Amino acid sequence: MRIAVPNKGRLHDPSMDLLERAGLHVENGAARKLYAETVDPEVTVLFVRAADIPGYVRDGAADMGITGLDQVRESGHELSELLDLGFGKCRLVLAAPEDGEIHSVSDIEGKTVATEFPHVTREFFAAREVDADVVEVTGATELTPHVEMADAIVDITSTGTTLRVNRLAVVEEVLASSVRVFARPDVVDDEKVQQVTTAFDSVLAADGKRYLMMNAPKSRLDEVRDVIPGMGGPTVMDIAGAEADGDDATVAVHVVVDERKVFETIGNLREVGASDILVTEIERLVE
Ligand SMILES: Nc1ncnc2c1ncn2[C@@H]1O[C@H](COP(=O)(O)OP(=O)(O)OP(=O)(O)O)[C@@H](O)[C@H]1O
Ligand SMILES: O=P(O)(O)OC[C@H]1O[C@H](OP(=O)(O)OP(=O)(O)O)[C@H](O)[C@@H]1O
Ligand SMILES: [Mg+2]
Repeated sequence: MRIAVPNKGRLHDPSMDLLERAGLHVENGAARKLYAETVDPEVTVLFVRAADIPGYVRDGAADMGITGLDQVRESGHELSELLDLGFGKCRLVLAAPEDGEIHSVSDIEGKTVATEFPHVTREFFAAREVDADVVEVTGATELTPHVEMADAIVDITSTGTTLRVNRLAVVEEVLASSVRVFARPDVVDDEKVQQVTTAFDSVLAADGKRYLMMNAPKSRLDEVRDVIPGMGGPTVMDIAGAEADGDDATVAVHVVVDERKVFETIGNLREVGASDILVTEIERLVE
């Protein structure tokens, strides 16, 4: 099974991090290498430009891919989305000079739009029944309205800084994007594809969660349960060697808690008699 991963740019590091956390350690993935083996002899990683990944998957050079939804849509290929990884969040927007005459999509009629995303852009205007002249550029799109190459652009924005410094304003959002894991429809049910998807999913599920372990008086277990937020009930275990019943009986309680709730929960747990509270990170959570 081959999985195509961005070879450089902002999506490379978080993608490698995901593979690592999912237990798919990449071996000898030195810089400039085009492919690498992983600890799973059946899984190979291909390093490909973000924009080329959907094509590699469609053509069978790879079975799965990790790249932005913008790139998947731009490719026009019918691919199956397996997971939204939640990073690489950005918006593809129609933008025009702040002080110009373009304020709505219909103002684009008969005008020229420069973009690195001609396919998505043409589809957008076709759906809105606006006739625009779409010209493809390969970078510095934000410059084109200032050098009379275009009247407006369709480009990526996240913080908005690039648009602002180039005195461009958003007219309308074309697509909200984030990084997705996808596969060719005919391999979606393959065991290895499923296994890797589950491993990625377990990393997402563990994100922002902490594992709490503590000792608690058996007699106050209901109160302990009451102060533990979310994620189903805690696991309660008798402690070997400790008194199993009676007023002094102590049990071990384990529970998964949202990291934002940990501080408050620890305070509450101590009030209901919990002690020896241990907080640890969770690498993966297979549900
Ligand atoms: N400013 C941004 N904030 C968040 N995500 C972004 C941003 N710019 C791009 N992305 C996402 O990252 C993907 C890859 O963009 P990146 O800039 O890393 O590579 P690239 O410029 O397309 O690569 P190359 O240098 O190979 O042409 C985009 O398709 C998009 O999904
Ligand atoms: O809203 P902002 O936070 O300013 O981000 C938007 C910019 O980020 C991307 O460029 P990138 O930095 O990837 O440069 P590139 O043109 O080399 O791809 C994108 O093409 C925009 O120009
Ligand atoms: Mg870029």
